[in-house]
Amino acid sequence: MCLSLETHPNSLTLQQPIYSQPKPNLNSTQLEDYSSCSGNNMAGTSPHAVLEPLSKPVQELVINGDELPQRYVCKAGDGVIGASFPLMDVPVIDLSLLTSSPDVGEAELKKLQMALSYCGCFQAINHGIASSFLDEVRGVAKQFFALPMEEKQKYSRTVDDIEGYGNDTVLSENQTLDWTDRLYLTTYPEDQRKLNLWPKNPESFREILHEYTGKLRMLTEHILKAMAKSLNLEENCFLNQYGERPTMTTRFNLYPPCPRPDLTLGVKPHADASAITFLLQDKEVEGLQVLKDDQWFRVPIIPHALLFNVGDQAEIMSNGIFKSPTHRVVTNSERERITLAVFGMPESDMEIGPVEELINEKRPRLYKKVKNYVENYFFQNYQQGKKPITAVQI
Ligand SMILES: O=C(O)CCC(=O)C(=O)O
Ligand SMILES: [Fe+2]
Repeated sequence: MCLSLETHPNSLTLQQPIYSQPKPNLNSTQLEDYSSCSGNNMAGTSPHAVLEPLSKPVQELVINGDELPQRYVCKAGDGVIGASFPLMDVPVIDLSLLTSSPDVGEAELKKLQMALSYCGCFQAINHGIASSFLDEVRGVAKQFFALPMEEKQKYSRTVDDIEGYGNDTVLSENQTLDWTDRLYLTTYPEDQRKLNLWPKNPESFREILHEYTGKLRMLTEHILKAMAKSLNLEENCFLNQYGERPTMTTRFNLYPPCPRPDLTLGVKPHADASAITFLLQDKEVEGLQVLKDDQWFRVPIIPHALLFNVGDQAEIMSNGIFKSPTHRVVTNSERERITLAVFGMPESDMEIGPVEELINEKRPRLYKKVKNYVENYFFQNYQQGKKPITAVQI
């Protein structure tokens, strides 16, 4: 949307959103209830035609020692919250093997295919990004969030945009907010970068983000080809749907210690709107959980691995063979957690859909062809409390 607001976001008069609150869908197991999720905790989305107030950074609530505001208390439909769920045996894939000798390569491709069909994610090792560089990436994220609030607020998002520093987009009075502060930036195509929102402090921030996401672009190509090969498809069949100017967005997530981790979520249950997501987890503090067969599992930390997950758009392209996992983030009362999620997806004008070779009598077409999934399907359905991908199911 094209509202231009010169005023500092925090000085705007709060306006009531124009959305009516979606009715909670309390049937089923309630674990995948997206009804209180409305916010911007979804990959690559931009709420348009919405003017919404901004809420205080969570970090500020912590510094002021405020009691947990009601807006952060999850509703019954969000399922049991806690950190005592079993660990998931997330498959570990050695990316260097995917293109190695036929035998080894075949075995690793099979593992990849099983991982993405079973839980929709894997821990990527031997990805070619030096551990010391990953530490630098974590370092700039930590330094940014440690800056004084006035400095961070130079990069604040405006009420009409999800890019920049801030937290949940507030869309309705009853919305449960996520216990997280974020810095969300478009990184590709390069000419769509809003450099005014890219921190100058720490000094190396911009260069490191540019370099890191450049490396992930190369990995994207490598993995999308392997995903195709793992299904015996021509290696470019997913890449061809990406177009010339694919989008890559980056979200730095800070989860400050939370006074009531039993009542609050860092990010409520969602699946990513992207095609693929790379998550650089905190090296020491766990928090991510994945839903599998109606049960939450903790995702283990492998310090120098990248956690890769399928997003809705790759589930669509693979005709539902690869699963876009529902996941959430829990908080803890002791330590802050910082992660970096990078979302990759096709150019928004490209029509995407299930690869024809994956449609047959045994496996009929599951999804429609769609353009700009994020803007046309994901956001509005998420807001209405629906699981977005079901809107493009046939
Ligand atoms: O911080 C995490 O562990 C996951 C964040 C996430 O799911 C997201 O940003 O979409
Ligand atoms: Fe996510």
